[in-house]
Amino acid sequence: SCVNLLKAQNYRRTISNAAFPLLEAEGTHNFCKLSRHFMVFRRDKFTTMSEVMEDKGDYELYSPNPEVRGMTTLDRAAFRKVISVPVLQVKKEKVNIGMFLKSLKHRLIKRPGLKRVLQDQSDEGSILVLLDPWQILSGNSFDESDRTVLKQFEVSPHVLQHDLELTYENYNTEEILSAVLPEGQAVTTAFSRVGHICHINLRDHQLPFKTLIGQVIIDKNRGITSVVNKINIIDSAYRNFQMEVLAGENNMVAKVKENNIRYEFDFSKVYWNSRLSTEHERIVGLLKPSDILFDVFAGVGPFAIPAAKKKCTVFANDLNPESYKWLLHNCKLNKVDKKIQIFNMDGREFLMGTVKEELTKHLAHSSNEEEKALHIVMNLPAMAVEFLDALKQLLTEAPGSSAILPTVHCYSFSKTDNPAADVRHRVEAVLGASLEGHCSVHWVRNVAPYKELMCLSFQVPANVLYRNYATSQEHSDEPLPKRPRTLEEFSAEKN
Ligand SMILES: C[S@@+](CC[C@H](N)C(=O)[O-])C[C@H]1O[C@@H](n2cnc3c(N)ncnc32)[C@H](O)[C@@H]1O
Repeated sequence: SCVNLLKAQNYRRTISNAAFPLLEAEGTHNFCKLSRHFMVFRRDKFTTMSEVMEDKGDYELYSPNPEVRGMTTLDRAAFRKVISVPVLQVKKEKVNIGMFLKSLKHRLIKRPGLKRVLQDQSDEGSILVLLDPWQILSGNSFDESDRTVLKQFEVSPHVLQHDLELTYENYNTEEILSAVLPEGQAVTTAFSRVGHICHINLRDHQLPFKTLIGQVIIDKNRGITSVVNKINIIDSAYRNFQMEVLAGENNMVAKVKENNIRYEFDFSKVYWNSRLSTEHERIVGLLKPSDILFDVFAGVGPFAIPAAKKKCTVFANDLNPESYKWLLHNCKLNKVDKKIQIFNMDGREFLMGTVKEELTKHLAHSSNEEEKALHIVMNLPAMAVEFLDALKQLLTEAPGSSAILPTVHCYSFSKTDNPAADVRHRVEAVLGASLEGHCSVHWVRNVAPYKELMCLSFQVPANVLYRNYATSQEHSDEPLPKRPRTLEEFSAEKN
C-alpha cells in the first residue's frame, strides 16, 4: 500500500497523520504516479510533499515531546504537552450541541480519547467546540456548507485559539512508538491477536524497548492483557512458537471464537492461527451432514469441531499431546464429544490405522442408502505432501458399487512462480499418478514474501488407493465392480 511504500522510504515521520487517509484513498497506482508531486490537503489548502517536509513545526503539532526519544521505561507523564487548537465559542442555551456537532463533525478535532467540547472558562454560558487544526486555521477555512451550518445554528464563524493539554491517552500506539524508538527505524511489526494475547515479532533494534512496546500495546488495545514476542519462527514439530512475555499477565490460555465456535488452548504449547478462519470455514462448507472427516493434523480442532457441529462423523488426530488435550477439551466445550473420535499419534500411523480401517468399512460395503462422502484434511503445510505415500495401496478389498473414493485436502507451501502447478506436481510425484483434471488448487494466503499457502483437493485415484486394482479388474471372473464414482458424479446424482 501507499503507506507501506512511504514507510519504506522513511517518509513516515515527515508527513502529517492527516495525509494518511488521503494516501490510502489514492491507491497504490495513483500514488506511484503522484509521488513526486504529491499533494496533501492540510491546514485548509493543498500543499506539496516538499512543503510538508519543510514545515517542521506543523507536522510536529501532534508529535509527543522530543524528550521521550530513547525512553525504555514507560513514563506516561512525559507525554504531556500543550498545543494551540482552533475552537468555536457556542452559546449553550441557543444551540442544540449534539445536532451542531453532528453537522460539523468532519471539521472537529480527531484525537484518541479527546473530548470535542469543553466548558469555556471565561464564559459560563458557553462551550468551546474543538476544531481540527489540520483543516481550520481561521474563519476563512470554512467552506460554503460549513458556513450554512454555522448560520443555521447561529454560531459565529470567528475562530479562537485554545491551549489544549495532550496526554499519553491522546496518542495512538504508532505515534508513541515512533516518538520513542530510534528515529528512522521501523516502529512496529504487524501484531496478531489470539484472545487476550497479542503476539509480535520484534526486530533487533526494537529489543531494548520490548517492555515499553508491550505496555503501550496493552494500554492502547482494549482486551489485550498480555503481549508476547515470538522468539523463533515456527520450526518445532508441533508448529507452536517459543515466546517471551513482554508485558502483562503470564497466562497463555487463550479463549477465542472462530466462526461462532469457542476454542480454548495454551497458546504457548499448541498451534493456532486466526488467519485461517476463512479456510476452516471453506473446507467445512464442502461437507454435508453425515459425511466423514479424517483430520490428520487436527490441532485444537478448527476443522474437526465445526464439522462435528454440522453432524459429520469426525476422526481427529494430532501428535502433540497438548493439542490432543485441548482438542478433547474443545470437543466437550462445544458438546460434540460424541461425534468426534480423537487420536494422539503420528499422522502416518493414523492414516495407516484408523483411516485405513474406516475407509475399508465404508468403501467396500457402501450401498446407495448410505452415501457418505469421505474427506481427509491434511493441514501441515511444511510436510503434509510427504505423508501422502501412506495412501498408496492402502486398501485391498475392491470398492463397493456405489463407493465414492475419499477426497484429500492437502496443504502445502510453495515458493515458486506457479504455486498451483508446483503443489500439484509434488503431490503427483509422491502418488505416482497424474491428477490432471481431477484436482483443484485453492490459494489460501500469502505467508511471507514469495511464500504461498496452497490447498490441493483431489479424489484419491482408485489405482493409487487399491493394491492390484488394475490387475484385479482385468483378471477377475467375478462381474466387474462399477468404477467408483467421482465426487462430481455423486453430487450430480444427488441433485
Ligand atoms: C499447521 S497445524 C494445523 C492445525 C489445525 N488443523 C489448524 O488448521 O489450525 C499442524 C498440526 O499438526 C500437528 N503435527 C505435527 N506433526 C505431526 C505428525 N507427524 N503427526 C500428526 N500431527 C502432527 C501439530 O501438532 C499441529 O497441531
